Amino acid sequence: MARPLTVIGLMSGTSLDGVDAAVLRTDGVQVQEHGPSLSLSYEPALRQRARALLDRAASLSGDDPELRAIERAITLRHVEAVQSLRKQVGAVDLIGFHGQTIHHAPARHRTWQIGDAALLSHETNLPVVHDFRTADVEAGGEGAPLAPWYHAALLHDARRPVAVLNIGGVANVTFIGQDGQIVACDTGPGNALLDDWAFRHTGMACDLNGALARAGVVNRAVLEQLMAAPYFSRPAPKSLDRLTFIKALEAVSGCSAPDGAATLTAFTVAAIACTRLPEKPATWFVCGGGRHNPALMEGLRLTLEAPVETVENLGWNGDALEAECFAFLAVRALKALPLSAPGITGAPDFRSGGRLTCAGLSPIPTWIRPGGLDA
Ligand SMILES: Nc1ncnc2c1ncn2[C@@H]1O[C@H](COP(=O)(O)OP(=O)(O)OP(=O)(O)O)[C@@H](O)[C@H]1O
Ligand SMILES: CC(=O)N[C@H]1[C@@H]2OC[C@@H](O2)[C@@H](O)[C@@H]1O[C@H](C)C(=O)O
Repeated sequence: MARPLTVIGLMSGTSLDGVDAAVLRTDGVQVQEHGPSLSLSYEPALRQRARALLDRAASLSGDDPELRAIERAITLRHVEAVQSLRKQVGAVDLIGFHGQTIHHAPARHRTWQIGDAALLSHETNLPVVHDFRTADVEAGGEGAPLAPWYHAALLHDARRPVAVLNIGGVANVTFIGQDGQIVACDTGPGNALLDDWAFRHTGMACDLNGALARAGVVNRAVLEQLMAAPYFSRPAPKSLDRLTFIKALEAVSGCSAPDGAATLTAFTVAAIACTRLPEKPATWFVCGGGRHNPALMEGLRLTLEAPVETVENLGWNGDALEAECFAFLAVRALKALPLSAPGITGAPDFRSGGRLTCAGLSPIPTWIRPGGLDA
């Protein structure tokens, strides 16, 4: 077996709440060791600027000054996360840097994650693998979700069929059948619409502990209207932009703040429940920030007709999983192992992806050269 690397994975998710960072020791096939993790939030003002940027992202040029300023601020927060983890673990070989998705349109072969990999490499003196999704969408894939590679590596001895459900800004599922078949897709909204609604009505960044939703009543007519979107009858693979269902906020605009929150929470749950899977999972294991929302978890338990647990019951850390995932995928990218597969992202064949930046390194270490990792 090739030497495992100590990698810091970094994820800035669609909730725009901050950077999740985690250390993983891995050879890109198996996980040798889980290290420490942390989350660094963005200042509310930066979060709001990033949120406003998403509304313009489809027509934005790469040299837009506001985009560049946000990209730099976000990257420097990632630098802080890396330096803080390094104090805890010592030597690190590599960074897997997802960046912040500001636009995702796989039908137009476009996906855009901002983040200055060269600056990150320069500030940390570490090699950085980034831009994980472009090769896949250019080949005709969905570009997301990529987490199934990591979930499958961790789930090797779990009871099947099993589902891992990530409820971030957008929600996505990885299903593994009894025969090992993987089905994965974005299910629909996660917390993003609810975050926007809560911010509009309470000034809070999210519906903390589901308090607003729990005080409200689901508007069934609106929910039915939302669930009529063609996305929900499409089979996997399929993926979403954070803004795909943004019109849901207009649909609930006539509701009181609690009823709107209850309806948006029910929308996330209904979208998950209607996802077409080949078999009913024996258990749904939930990760991502949504598992901290009791209204969401309660809705899932009532609707899914199967046990719903958090990934902590598998011994995983549900707040660090995506960051760990991009540490894992960074090593896969470096070894030219697949990040795309027809059954996962819908790419026409198995192919690798990601790009390597060594802007901060001179000389470049020998292990990073082609074939060096397996030597
Ligand atoms: N106690 C809580 N009550 C309600 N919601 C919560 C709570 N804690 C976290 N959340 C929700 O979780 C979100 C953050 O989740 P997470 O960190 O998984 O998102 P992300 O990494 O941005 O998402 P993605 O998977 O889309 O990349 C917050 O924006 C909030 O909506
Ligand atoms: C384009 C993009 O950034 N997609 C994210 C987002 O956040 C959740 C969901 O939508 C998922 O598809 C993906 O992230 C995870 C890590 C993935 O690729 O598996």
